Amino acid sequence: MRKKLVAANWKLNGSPEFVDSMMFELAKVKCDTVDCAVFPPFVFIPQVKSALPAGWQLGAQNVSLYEQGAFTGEVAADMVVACGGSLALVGHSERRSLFAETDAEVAKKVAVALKSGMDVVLCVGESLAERNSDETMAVIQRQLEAGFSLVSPEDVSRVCVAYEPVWAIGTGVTATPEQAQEVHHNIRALLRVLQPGAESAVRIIYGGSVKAANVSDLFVMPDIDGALVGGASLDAKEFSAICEAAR
Ligand SMILES: O=C[C@H](O)COP(=O)(O)O
Repeated sequence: MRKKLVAANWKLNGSPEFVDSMMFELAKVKCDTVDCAVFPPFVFIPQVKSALPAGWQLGAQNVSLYEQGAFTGEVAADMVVACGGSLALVGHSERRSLFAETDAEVAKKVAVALKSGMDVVLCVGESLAERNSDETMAVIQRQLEAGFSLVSPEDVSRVCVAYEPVWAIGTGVTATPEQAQEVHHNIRALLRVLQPGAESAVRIIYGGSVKAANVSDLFVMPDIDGALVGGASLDAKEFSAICEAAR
């Protein structure tokens, strides 16, 4: 049985005061039968680390594909680890679409994050136009093959896949549990081809307008192993309720 993972992606939100109050609230959430994680903006990683409740994991929303050197504005995976991070979010659709991140760059980021000792949450998902033209699984297959292309067989289970249909992110329109389950099931079949055994070892979490009100219906689906939560993770009560639903 795969343990569920519920992760908060704060995106470009937060302040020192927000971190303080969120850590106070999240300390009330029990991370025992569920893994809980938070992805703050880079600059808040040390502050979050210093107040992180027991059992919580801390991650970065992105890492550089470079490890060191003259790359102004970049943050290396090793630096995140040195500040207490243990998870890297890679290939989020906002990175792919707004910052033109390519599949090849995503592949390098996955590799460099794993090399640094972090586990990875690899995001995949189709746009509305791609879904409407029946390209959902072709897009996801391309993203998955690229994302795992530099991962050695023994590291495959250190990667969690986040299925995030682009049309459901921040729109209030979540995929139905059946739509999400169908794609998660198909992702498992693709993982089996990539590496036999990966289909049962790799967690596949769902992201896209997840809220306390809709998450229980998603979590009962057999191939949904958790949630990557954006907007609702900025509300401590809402996010705590999502974690509780996963338990
Ligand atoms: O990383 C989180 C996802 O992009 C989902 O964001 P959302 O919950 O605001 O739709």
